[in-house]
Amino acid sequence: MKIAIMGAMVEEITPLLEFFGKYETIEHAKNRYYTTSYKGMDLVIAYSKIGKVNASLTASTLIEKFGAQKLLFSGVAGALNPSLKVGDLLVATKLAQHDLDITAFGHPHGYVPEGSVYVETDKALTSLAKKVAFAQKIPLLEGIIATGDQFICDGVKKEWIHTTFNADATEMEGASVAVVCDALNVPFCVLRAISDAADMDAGFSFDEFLVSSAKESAQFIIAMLDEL
Ligand SMILES: CCCCCCN(CO)Cc1c[nH]c2c(N)ncnc12
Repeated sequence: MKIAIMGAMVEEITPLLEFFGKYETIEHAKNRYYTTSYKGMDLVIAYSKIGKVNASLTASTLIEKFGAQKLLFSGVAGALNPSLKVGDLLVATKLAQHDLDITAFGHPHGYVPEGSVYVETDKALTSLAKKVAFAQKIPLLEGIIATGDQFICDGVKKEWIHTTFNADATEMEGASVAVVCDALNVPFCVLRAISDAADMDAGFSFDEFLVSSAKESAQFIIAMLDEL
């Protein structure tokens, strides 16, 4: 079984590379892909760089070039749901693109013809995440993620995304990974640890908690591998 583990920023996969210790590095399309094996599974690890376009390229490459049969995304996100605090873990049930907008033609936000507002994650992977959380007594929220090519750091935009998509968290890659995995028929999950509240203090909070929240998400992904 070949499993891809993807992040957007180097901080999101560094904890993984440190854990696995030894790996091959393959340069491709202005990026680096790290391959290793773990408990009989082949792993390919990469961070895409920030944003939906970078994430789409990396997710496609992980599947089409490296043959990933499942894709696990690990990273950090901004909280939209007021009950989510810094350090909390969220596993996505479905994801939407909050900045995809052809509402001028009467379509809902996040929708384009022949598409859908939401893409659902793999139910088996999501329930595995819940099982691991239960076993480790870690609170894990199942929720909706709204993805867009903006770092959200003001209350008005935060509330608009929260309300428009009923979203619990926001980030900049998940929904594009979802579209790619869905189109290529690869089961995927998106796990995010909260780094900020997507409000006026989000930049400072993100800077302070990126590393610790990224580590938390990565450690949880490793715990999932043990149960895969
Ligand atoms: C150099 C700074 C790069 C920020 C990248 C943020 N990632 C994008 O996936 C996650 C994220 C954490 N908090 C967020 C927020 N409030 N809005 C959007 N995205 C996020």
